[in-house]
Amino acid sequence: MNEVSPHNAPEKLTVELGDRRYPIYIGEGLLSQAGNLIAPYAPSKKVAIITDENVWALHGKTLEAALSSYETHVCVRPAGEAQKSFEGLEQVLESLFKGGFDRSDLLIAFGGGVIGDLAGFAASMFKRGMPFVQIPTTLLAQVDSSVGGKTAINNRFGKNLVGAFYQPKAVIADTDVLKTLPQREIKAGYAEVLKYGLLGDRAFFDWLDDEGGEKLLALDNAALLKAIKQSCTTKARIVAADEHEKGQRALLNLGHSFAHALELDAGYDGDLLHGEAVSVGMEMAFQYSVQKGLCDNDAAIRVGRHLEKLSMPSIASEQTRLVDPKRLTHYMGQDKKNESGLITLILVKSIGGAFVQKGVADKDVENFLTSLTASSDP
Ligand SMILES: NC(=O)c1ccc[n+]([C@@H]2O[C@H](COP(=O)([O-])OP(=O)(O)OC[C@H]3O[C@@H](n4cnc5c(N)ncnc54)[C@H](O)[C@@H]3O)[C@@H](O)[C@H]2O)c1
Ligand SMILES: O=C(O)C(=O)C[C@@H](O)[C@H](O)[C@H](O)COP(=O)(O)O
Ligand SMILES: [Zn+2]
Repeated sequence: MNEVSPHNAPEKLTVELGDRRYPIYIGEGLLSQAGNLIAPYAPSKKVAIITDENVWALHGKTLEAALSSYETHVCVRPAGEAQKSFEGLEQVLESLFKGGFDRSDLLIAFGGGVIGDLAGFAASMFKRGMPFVQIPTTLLAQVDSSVGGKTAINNRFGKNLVGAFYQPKAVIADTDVLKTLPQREIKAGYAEVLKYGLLGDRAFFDWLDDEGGEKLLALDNAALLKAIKQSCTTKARIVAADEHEKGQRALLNLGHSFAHALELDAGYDGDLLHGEAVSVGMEMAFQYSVQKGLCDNDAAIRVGRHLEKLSMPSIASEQTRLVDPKRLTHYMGQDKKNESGLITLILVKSIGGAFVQKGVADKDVENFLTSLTASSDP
């Protein structure tokens, strides 16, 4: 049995959800301690690991060794957003039936946000629900998707439109596994880190803009730990206060109404990653707020400069995706936050000052998107 060694003791945060409260463990070398960390949630000692081909090839052996005292069944899916589909879901459920699982067994989602959302959704519906643990392996998943219990697949109407709120029993974030991430994926994850600064934490943004952003993109250990802890602390607080997004949880959607429309438009084939779309979407939220007189232009300029300095996707770099404002606006009409046929947007008063704006007319959004296109220049 692997012991949790004292010099390697993980940081522990808690998502305070009463009798469904759960820990988030963050630290180096945690994958090899997974056997001990999941033990309270796997009394039957039978575990289903849902993962993707890249993660399994790079880190599967470490997890298998850590779980040597368990009976493990592995379901390896192709990598990529296309797995968040009815077909991907059916394949995961099939693997659970074939493995003879029941509700006393544990499912482990071992991968990025795609695997977390897909496997979490499968766990929520398998025999009406089996327990699951998140072992996130991307920066995006460690700072955001593994926490909070949003699980979903996409369909032709849009992102995450079929899903459930279903909380994991624990989250185990091993920062060592991030060392194998391609730079493009690190940047995609960085967008969600930046989101926490922009939505409610000016000091965190200042740190990111000053030195934290560059250090994170270089996977500096101390910066990584700080950013994951800070992001998860904010997310855990918001989720504990508003698990089902009746109010303040919607702030975690900053930039996402625009982002999800861009993703649907691009197709879920890897052309535009979720985090890349969020990067552009957050800049749009700032610019929209400026156009409506809600936010000072200096704030939007500062956000734009930050994205440019780190070579992050931006309105300027993604101009070719903005050529059809009417279609993008139509896609935004399906967003889950909308009410009574009107769009809900997360807007900003300042850096760190996001708020929920309901009742936005389609035409306002379309006019705004039109104003961003190169063809609207005088
Ligand atoms: N549920 C939520 O709250 C929430 C929050 C944010 C995003 N999301 C969802 O998360 C998804 C995006 O997640 P993602 O960015 O992690 O993408 P992903 O899961 O597709 O992973 C990105 C890529 O990195 C590879 N990979 C994963 N871990 C690796 C590692 N350690 N080393 C090398 N390669 C590795 C994967 O195989 C994949 O090719 C989107 O579907 C988005 O909608 C959900
Ligand atoms: O956890 C949340 O709440 C979020 O909004 C986090 C987002 O980063 C994430 O992309 C989420 O999946 C989007 O939620 P959705 O409800 O707009 O599908
Ligand atoms: Zn997101």
